Amino acid sequence: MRLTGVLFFPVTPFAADGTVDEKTLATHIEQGVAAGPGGVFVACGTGEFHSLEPGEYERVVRIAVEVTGGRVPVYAGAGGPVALAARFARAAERAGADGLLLLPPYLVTFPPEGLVRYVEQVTAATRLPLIVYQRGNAVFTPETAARIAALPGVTGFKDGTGDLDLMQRIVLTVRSTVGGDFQFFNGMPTAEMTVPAYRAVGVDLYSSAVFCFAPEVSLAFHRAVGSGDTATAERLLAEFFQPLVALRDTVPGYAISLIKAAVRLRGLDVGGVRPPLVDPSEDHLAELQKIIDSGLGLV
Ligand SMILES: O=C([O-])C(=O)C[C@H](O)[C@@H](O)C(=O)[O-]
Repeated sequence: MRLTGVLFFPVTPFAADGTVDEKTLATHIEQGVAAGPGGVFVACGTGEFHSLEPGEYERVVRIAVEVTGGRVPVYAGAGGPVALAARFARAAERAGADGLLLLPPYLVTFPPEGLVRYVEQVTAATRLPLIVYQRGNAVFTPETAARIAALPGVTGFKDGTGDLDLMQRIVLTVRSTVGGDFQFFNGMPTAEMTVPAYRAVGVDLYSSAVFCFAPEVSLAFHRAVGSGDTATAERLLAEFFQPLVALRDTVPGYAISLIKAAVRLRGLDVGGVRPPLVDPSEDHLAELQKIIDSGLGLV
């Protein structure tokens, strides 16, 4: 199953008592899918996968699958301790997901060889296709990336390190090994900012957290890039994405908290983030509102 278009990474709404707000999750996903993404990636980084227990996770994935109703593929995050990653993978399969995004294991450091075994064990636990996320402590060499790309369950490789020299070598090595249908993704925080650079090394697909709260802007950018309208793409980058990234970079974790706050500012009460993330301050919310208004004014 080849993915195309803008990839929607929904937030996970929490109610005032801290539990998952399932009704609001369904509304958020319905609104997103109606706007026309190429796929839904639920309970991933933006969806605060790191904060969900397996029971909550399975419900979240099931809701995403039910609401999406086959209109586009639904991928679910999985990761953490290898035994738990396998358990999440099986839960996503039960919930009807079409695939998995394998997030990095936490806390430990390890060589690329260990990462190959981690991927092998998770992919052996499920029939679902797996996109492997290179980010944080999970960094491959071109050779180990080619080895996991050759595993029957692995269909894609996503990069969030921003190391374009490494990514270029991975793309060339993997393409010469597995060729064909294998897909690469730009998974940088606020990925639009680096879309032109990733396209230059052969990576066209990207995840869009901005799609959660401003699908109009996210889609306009995607259209501009796809049609070669560099002037529009650069204007959106300069006047919307760049100020957003500047605000994002003021506080660690804002890549997620600002997205959630922006969904609230656009009228859907998805609640705050779970610790250790923190919600934006009042000043930052006011700044975020201005950025949203300016982005919507551009499309
Ligand atoms: O797991 C995730 O949420 C991501 O892959 C990261 C975001 O969607 C990222 O690309 C972004 O912030 O636009």
